[in-house]
Amino acid sequence: MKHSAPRYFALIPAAGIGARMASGSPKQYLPIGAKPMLRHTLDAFLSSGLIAHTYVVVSARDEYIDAIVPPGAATVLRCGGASRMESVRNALRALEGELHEHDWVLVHDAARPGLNAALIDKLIATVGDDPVGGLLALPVVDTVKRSGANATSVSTVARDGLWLAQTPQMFRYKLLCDALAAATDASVITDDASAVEALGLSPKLVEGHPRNLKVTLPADIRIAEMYLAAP
Ligand SMILES: Nc1ccn([C@@H]2O[C@H](COP(=O)(O)OP(=O)(O)OP(=O)(O)O)[C@@H](O)[C@H]2O)c(=O)n1
Ligand SMILES: C[C@](O)(CO)[C@H](O)COP(=O)(O)O
Repeated sequence: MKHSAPRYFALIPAAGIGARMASGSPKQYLPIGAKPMLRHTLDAFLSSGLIAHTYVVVSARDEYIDAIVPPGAATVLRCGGASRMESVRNALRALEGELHEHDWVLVHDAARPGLNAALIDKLIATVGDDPVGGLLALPVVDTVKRSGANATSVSTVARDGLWLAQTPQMFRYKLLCDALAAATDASVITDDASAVEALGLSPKLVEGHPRNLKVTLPADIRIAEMYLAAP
């Protein structure tokens, strides 16, 4: 049976409040160099020749997004939820009928503006037609401690086989819908891959890059600026 060419769609959860950033506006709209953080993230997908279309999930009351997304560059879904998991799940439901079950969905944090077309293309090429999917991640290079009371180190966690998950995390539309539909606890399902793992499946780990850090704390802004200033 002739298989049609795979289609790849980006889904950017951008409905958070950035509490840990403690800034006056949601962190995804803070400037990183000359552009707002979310615009850097969006531009990464627009610069990849492999992405058919990009969707951005924001809260229903978002008052910033319309000034960020150029007309026609992406589709804004005003269905953000109380957690990242719910925002992604709401968006997937909103796309029912628009995406086919075998379409690939690359879910990527708005808060990771250092993504570039090379990393997107590497993830897509490495995952290929894997029956599950995959995600960018970084192998742990530091010694990992388990803390006890009063910020003391009570043990060292063996780091071999430990990776720090990044995004995009890419799965076929139906699998991702089914995984998130089965997910119950947003405090446990903090990324899309964990919902897929809960089905007993093992997504591919594809080495990402430190430039693809999640901008979470105030000090992360400068780091992101340094990566985004370099060609
Ligand atoms: N209800 C939520 C919470 C988070 N996100 C998005 O998920 C990504 C990763 O989440 P995180 O870095 O935790 O962002 P915030 O939740 O905004 O940060 P904080 O936890 O500090 O409030 C971000 O792009 C964020 O906008 C979302 O779409 N909907
Ligand atoms: C999805 C993620 O970026 C993978 O590391 C991470 O789980 C997001 O966590 P957050 O607490 O929503 O920032």
